[in-house]
Amino acid sequence: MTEHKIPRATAKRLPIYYRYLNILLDADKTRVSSTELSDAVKVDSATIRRDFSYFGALGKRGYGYDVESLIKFFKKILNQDRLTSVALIGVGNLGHALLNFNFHQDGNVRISAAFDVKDSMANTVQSGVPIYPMTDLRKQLEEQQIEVAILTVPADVAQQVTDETVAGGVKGILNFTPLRITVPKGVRVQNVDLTNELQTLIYFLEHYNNLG
Ligand SMILES: NC(=O)c1ccc[n+]([C@@H]2O[C@H](COP(=O)([O-])OP(=O)(O)OC[C@H]3O[C@@H](n4cnc5c(N)ncnc54)[C@H](O)[C@@H]3O)[C@@H](O)[C@H]2O)c1
Repeated sequence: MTEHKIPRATAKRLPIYYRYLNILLDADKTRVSSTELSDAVKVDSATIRRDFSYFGALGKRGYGYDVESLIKFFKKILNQDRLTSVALIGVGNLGHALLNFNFHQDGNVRISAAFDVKDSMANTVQSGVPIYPMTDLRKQLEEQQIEVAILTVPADVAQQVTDETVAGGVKGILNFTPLRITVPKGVRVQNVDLTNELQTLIYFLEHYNNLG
C-alpha cells in the first residue's frame, strides 16, 4: 500500500487535514482549494498539494478537492473507521488525566484497559475504565487484542514494563516517560515530551516573533 511510502512529516499532517475537512463537511462545504485549506491549517499550499499527491488525490484546477472523498480516503489511512482499543499503563497523576480525557472527541480511539502495580488500584474502575493488576497485563492485552499502549509509569520501571507490554503483543507505544525505551523491530514508539514541546514554543517566541 502507498501508506508505507508516505514521508513521516506528511503522515503527521494528516490528522490536521482530516480534522479541518470534517469541519468543512459539517458546514456543508463540498469542495476546498489548497489555498483555502492552507489558510485554515497553516501549512503552505505547495506542501498540501505535494502531501495530497502522495495519496493520488489530485485536485482539479479551478475546482479544488472534493471534501467528502478526501475524508473517506483519510479515514481509511488514519484508521478512523474502526475503533482502536488502547491500554494505559501506570495510573498516577498523568495516567489519571489521560483516563479522564479518553480521547472523547475523536470517537474511534479509547482506553479500554488500564494497569497499575498498586494493590489499592487493582480491580477498580476509574473514569469508566477497568484497572487491572500488572499480573493480568499479558492476559488482558492478548484477550482484548490490544496493540497500542500508553506508558505513564515512572522512568525507572519503563523498560521493564515495556518488555512486558511487548510480550503481550503490543505494536505501538505512546511513551510519556523520559526514558528512551528499547523495543524489538516491528514495534513503534512515539515519545511525548511536554518539556521539549514547551521549550520549542518558547524558542519560537523568542526567535521569530520580533521579525515581523
Ligand atoms: N506528570 C506530568 O506532568 C508528566 C508529564 C510528562 C511526562 N511525565 C512522565 O510520565 C510518567 C508518569 O508521571 P506521573 O506524574 O503520572 O507519575 P505518578 O508517580 O503519579 O504515577 C506513576 C504510576 O505508575 C505506577 N507504577 C509504578 N511502577 C509500576 C509498574 N512496574 N507497573 C505498572 N505501574 C507502575 C504507580 O503506582 C503510579 O500509579 C513519569 O515517567 C513522568 O516522568 C509526567
